[in-house]
Amino acid sequence: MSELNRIAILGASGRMGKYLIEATLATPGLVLGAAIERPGSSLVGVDAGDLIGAGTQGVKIVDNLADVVEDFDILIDFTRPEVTLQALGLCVQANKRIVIGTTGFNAAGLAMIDDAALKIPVVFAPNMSVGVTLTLKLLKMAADVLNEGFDIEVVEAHHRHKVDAPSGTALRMAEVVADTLGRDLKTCAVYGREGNTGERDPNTIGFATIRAGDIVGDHTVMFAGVGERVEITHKASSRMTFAKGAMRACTWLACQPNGLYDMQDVLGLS
Ligand SMILES: NC(=O)C1=CN([C@@H]2O[C@H](COP(=O)(O)OP(=O)(O)OC[C@H]3O[C@@H](n4cnc5c(N)ncnc54)[C@H](O)[C@@H]3O)[C@@H](O)[C@H]2O)C=CC1
Ligand SMILES: O=C(O)C1=N[C@H](C(=O)O)C[C@H](O)C1
Repeated sequence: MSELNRIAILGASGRMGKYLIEATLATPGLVLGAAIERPGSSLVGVDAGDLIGAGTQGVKIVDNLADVVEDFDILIDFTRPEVTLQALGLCVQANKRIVIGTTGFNAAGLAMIDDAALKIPVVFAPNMSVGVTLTLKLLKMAADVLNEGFDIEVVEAHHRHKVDAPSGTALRMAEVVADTLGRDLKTCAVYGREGNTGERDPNTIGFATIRAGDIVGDHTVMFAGVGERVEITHKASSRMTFAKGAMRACTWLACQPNGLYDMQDVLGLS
């Protein structure tokens, strides 16, 4: 077992943050070292264990990552891109490892993550579930076979609080399909349709986004031909699924050299 087992959770009281605290406490070999929330949060000063009803753990939520930099080896980040990028700078400075689950980065943000991974080990995945990681493999297989005469559409549904669209997972699924077909997602993506759109361009990959209620996260990639249709669907019904994936990522990352990794690497599917 690696000695690099102290975990810090950025965004500790968020929808994911609370599951990440629970999963860290429940994972053999991992220790909760720190919990961080945004400045101004009413939960700063509250014990992370008390926050989730797991009993006092002696880890108070703080509002500044720099204050707890000596207390962790691996940072788990499920926040917002601007928060992630600031934390990433600190991880590079302090030589800490990071698992990034946050989605919604622009090209500049993605380049910063690439750059940081030259200096520290980074796992970056828009979806940490085993099911979605497998689904990416299935999509490659489907696109290899259904490579002509099939229209590709990605449909995703999430809860009403989600702030980015399409989801990071939907984008990654479409990237896998586009790469397999030799297309560039930047030029072939169609993000929603309205009005007199004309007939569908067969070279496009379409996206449809639903935001409603408390949907944890549903993704379907449709390969629609004439006379038949293949749909590959993943539905998450608990955020603990993602949190457990993040734990596997931490345990795996503790033993890796500098580099950028995803969940396929973590699960040995790459
Ligand atoms: N990769 C994956 O498997 C998954 C990724 N996500 C992504 O994770 C991100 C977070 O999702 P949710 O937990 O639903 O959002 P959320 O809004 O519930 O949680 C974000 C938390 O970050 C906190 N925060 C904001 N600024 C901060 C700062 N400066 N320092 C520390 N904490 C700060 C917020 O107060 C909030 O508690 C999203 O980008 C989402 O798409 C969500 C689920 C699974
Ligand atoms: O915001 C969420 O909730 C989720 N976000 C991720 C994404 O954008 O793909 C993963 C998951 O679907 C839940």
